Amino acid sequence: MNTNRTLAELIEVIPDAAMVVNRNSEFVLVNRMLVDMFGYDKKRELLGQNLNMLLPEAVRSVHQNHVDSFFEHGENRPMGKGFKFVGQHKDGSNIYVEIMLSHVQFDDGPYAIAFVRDTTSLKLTEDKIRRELEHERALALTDHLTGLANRRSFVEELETDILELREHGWQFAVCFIDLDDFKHINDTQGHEVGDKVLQHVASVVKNGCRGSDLVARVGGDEFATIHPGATLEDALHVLERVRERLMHELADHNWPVTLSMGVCHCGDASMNYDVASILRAADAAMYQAKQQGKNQIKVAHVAASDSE
Ligand SMILES: Nc1nc2c(ncn2[C@@H]2O[C@H](COP(=O)(O)OP(=O)(O)OP(=O)(O)O)[C@@H](O)[C@H]2O)c(=O)[nH]1
Repeated sequence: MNTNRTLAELIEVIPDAAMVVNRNSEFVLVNRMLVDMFGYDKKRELLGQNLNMLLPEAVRSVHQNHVDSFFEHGENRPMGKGFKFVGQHKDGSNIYVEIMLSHVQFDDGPYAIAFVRDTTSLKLTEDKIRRELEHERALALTDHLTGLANRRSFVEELETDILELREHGWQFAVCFIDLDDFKHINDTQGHEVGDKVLQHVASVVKNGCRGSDLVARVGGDEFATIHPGATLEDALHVLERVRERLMHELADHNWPVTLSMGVCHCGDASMNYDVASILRAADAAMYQAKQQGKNQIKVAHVAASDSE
């Protein structure tokens, strides 16, 4: 029996693209489906050539190492447990493939036979679904009016910061911000102007904070910030600057709105901080700022009864 010929006939009738290569990665046999899959016309364009021609430039130099190690001690890779690979079509585009690999022994030595499945459309569909999920998640965590993080995102970040303080002693400060007399803007200048004020406040608070700080809109005219790594003084310095800047800018726009802020600092890793106790403390401080005349910052301490 002429084994090569029998194999050549066999790989023409199977439903996958297939190739047989020698130790030097040269094509010894290829079927029609493989030729078509990679955009070639004739089998002879591939036969005798190095299989690198079906790979993107970037991986060519290392591919012979994979072939060598397969010939040395590689195990067969059956259907469903194959390698995922990026191939290169003749037109230069990428083809995502799964490759099932097997050793095959001919009279003149060992060869490898590979069955190749085009998984490009599956990969593109998976990528699209992943992008859509990421987009959905980003939307679910974003405040639509201002583009800031929303309350849910703020709470998630706060939970992370509480954990980091507990595990690594990484301090942070939290601030609650409520606009003063904002209702008056809506009532006298209209809701659309009110929206503009909220957007302006959002951008000034965001620009006034450090890049690593989180700025969120957590309610109608309520914002909140988290300042990871900050001392109380650091946070107060940033927030005082934001308060002053906004007071002047909003007045310049004829928007008589100011900010009341409540800040609390979490820096004791032995304290049993939780989201609720921190929010309560910051909210209480903000309330105190309102009661004592608005347009100011008050500091609160998280209740001692929350400590372990
Ligand atoms: N334009 C606009 N207004 C909003 C939005 N969400 C909430 N509001 C309004 O924000 C106002 C918030 O109410 P308050 O906090 O009681 O009003 P305030 O005048 O700031 O009162 P103080 O906080 O005591 O100074 C209400 O009039 C809401 O209708 C929004 O997305 N756009």
